[in-house]
Amino acid sequence: MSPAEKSLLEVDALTIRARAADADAAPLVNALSFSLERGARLGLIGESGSGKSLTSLAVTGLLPSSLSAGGSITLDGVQVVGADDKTLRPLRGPVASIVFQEPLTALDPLMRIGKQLAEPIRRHQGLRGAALADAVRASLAEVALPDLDRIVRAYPHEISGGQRQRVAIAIALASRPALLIADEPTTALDVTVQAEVLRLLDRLVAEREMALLFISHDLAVVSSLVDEVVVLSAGVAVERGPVARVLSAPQHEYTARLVASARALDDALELS
Ligand SMILES: Nc1ncnc2c1ncn2[C@@H]1O[C@H](COP(=O)(O)OP(=O)(O)OP(=O)(O)O)[C@@H](O)[C@H]1O
Repeated sequence: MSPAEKSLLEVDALTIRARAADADAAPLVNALSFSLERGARLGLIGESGSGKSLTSLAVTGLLPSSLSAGGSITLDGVQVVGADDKTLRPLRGPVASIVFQEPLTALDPLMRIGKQLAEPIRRHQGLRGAALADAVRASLAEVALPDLDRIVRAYPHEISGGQRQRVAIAIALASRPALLIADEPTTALDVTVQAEVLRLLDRLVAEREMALLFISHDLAVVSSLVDEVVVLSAGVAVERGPVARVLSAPQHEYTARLVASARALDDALELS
């Protein structure tokens, strides 16, 4: 099969261990397999510590050196597990981009927003001068940021958390990725801002026909954005399937608990 016919992302028996751990300790991620076609949307859900973030880091070859990965991950047909930086660099950005939970991790506190966005646009789209300045403003407008004159000149601490996450999304999209990995992208935001950022992500993913790997502990959030889910518990995929089926008729006791606690939270919010 040629790379063009392969899945965009293919994770096969991914196992992640701490290098310093005892040989008999359970892996942090254990024999995880899933795949994502171009334009498809998959949610990876589970409680804190279930291995979601490690999986998203492994997909882009960003695992810390204290951890080791086994199994196979291919992105656009290229093997990521064990790959060197030279192999990974062309994949990061044009093939897969990540939006993290905390936008400040993606932003340089000492650089104006316009300049931070100009850098990836110049690198990936080859624009210069006035065309680059126009593209910076267009990409800020695309993530629905108001008052562009101010935002372009602002430093990250001079804009709100929701605005910072919109800028981080614009930076992630500057390379025109085929796959967007969103790792708890709204968890650090308050509830009304969360809903706006989720709607924005939903629109952008649809307009650009991107694939989406959406990572969250929050079932309500996941269900509004993805078609299929994989449920992770202690590093093991315990359930997978169409999101509506998993929510309405969970097969595994862990999934049932996640669904029940999401419902209890919903009820509590309605009463408050
Ligand atoms: N560098 C590391 N060395 C050793 N163990 C680690 C390291 N990073 C993460 N872990 C452990 O791996 C497990 C999975 O972590 P991971 O960050 O993937 O969880 P998560 O599901 O994303 O949770 P959260 O939503 O809280 O981020 C956790 O038990 C965590 O303590």
